[in-house]
Amino acid sequence: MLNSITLPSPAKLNLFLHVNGRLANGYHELQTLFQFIDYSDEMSFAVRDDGNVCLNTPIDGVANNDNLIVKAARLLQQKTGCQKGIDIELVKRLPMGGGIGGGSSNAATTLMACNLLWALNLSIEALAKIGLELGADVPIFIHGKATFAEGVGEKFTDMEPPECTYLVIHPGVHVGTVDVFTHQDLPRDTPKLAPTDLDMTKVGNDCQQIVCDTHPQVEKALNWLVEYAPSRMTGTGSCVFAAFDSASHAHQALLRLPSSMTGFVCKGCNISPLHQAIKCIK
Ligand SMILES: C[C@](O)(CO)[C@H](O)COP(=O)(O)OP(=O)(O)OC[C@H]1O[C@@H](n2ccc(N)nc2=O)[C@H](O)[C@@H]1O
Ligand SMILES: Nc1ncnc2c1ncn2[C@@H]1O[C@H](COP(=O)(O)OP(=O)(O)OP(=O)(O)O)[C@@H](O)[C@H]1O
Repeated sequence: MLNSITLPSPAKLNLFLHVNGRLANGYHELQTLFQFIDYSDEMSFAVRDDGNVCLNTPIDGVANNDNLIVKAARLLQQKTGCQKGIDIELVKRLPMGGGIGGGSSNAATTLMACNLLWALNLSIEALAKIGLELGADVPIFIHGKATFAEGVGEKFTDMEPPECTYLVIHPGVHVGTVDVFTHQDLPRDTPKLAPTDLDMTKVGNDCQQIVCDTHPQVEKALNWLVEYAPSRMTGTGSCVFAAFDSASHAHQALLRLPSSMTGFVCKGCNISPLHQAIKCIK
């Protein structure tokens, strides 16, 4: 019986992001193409018999009770009546508030790990449904395949975009997702596409302009990156990315990055590194 496990908690990119409308509950209908990247937090889990959920590596500025990791484990206990607990250690590498989904990914990795260690045998679909209660981006990390997502981000049509080498830049600012979605100037009427009609040369990120207007550092990062390759923001920012023809060209560009920004080179993955790791265990 498996008692402990260490797993990656990868980031995602929104290769495009359209806002199609606003629902009565204030959430937005979106269309987006999600791809995972091989740049991850690392999470270790060990079963406890006393029922407690213990995150032993707190994140500065995030109370453990508000941490999506603790919330995910407790929600799973509540949904299943499971009496077991869990010790969790987190090595944080993903920039927070960067639009690469770190918190959502941590929640998804926690749900997947506890499902295994507590021998709950919930399906991916059941875990994704529980995950949606924690955030719109959690289901995709449980789904684990690059996908064209619709609805609030939970209806999936899987796709296989090229697994490019990306340079991802964090412009050094945090962008609040709520601030973007409540901004009066956010365009909310992009016509819906059929997934089969997706043409990557004709799509963009509907949140990008208002984030550039409110956070000039994001615009600066986009303008720096576009000297090398077409650049785009992921999610509601603040990270921006561009595809490079080789890892060495991406690393050469990274060496010239202005000191106000940080960045990393990674590769797109159409199967999440989390799912690749779990497959190796099973
Ligand atoms: C923009 C994306 O990153 C694209 O991948 C996600 O849709 C955001 O997902 P997330 O961070 O998991 O978002 P949540 O934690 O569920 O929601 C944060 C806030 O964003 C807004 N929100 C989020 C998702 C959505 N489809 N419509 C929204 O209007 C809501 O104001 C919500 O209160
Ligand atoms: N485990 C966690 N990791 C990171 N942030 C967390 C976590 N738990 C709660 N949070 C809160 O969530 C906020 C957003 O963090 P996150 O890194 O998920 O942003 P993001 O990449 O912009 O997310 P998204 O793309 O889903 O909007 C943080 O500022 C923090 O307050």
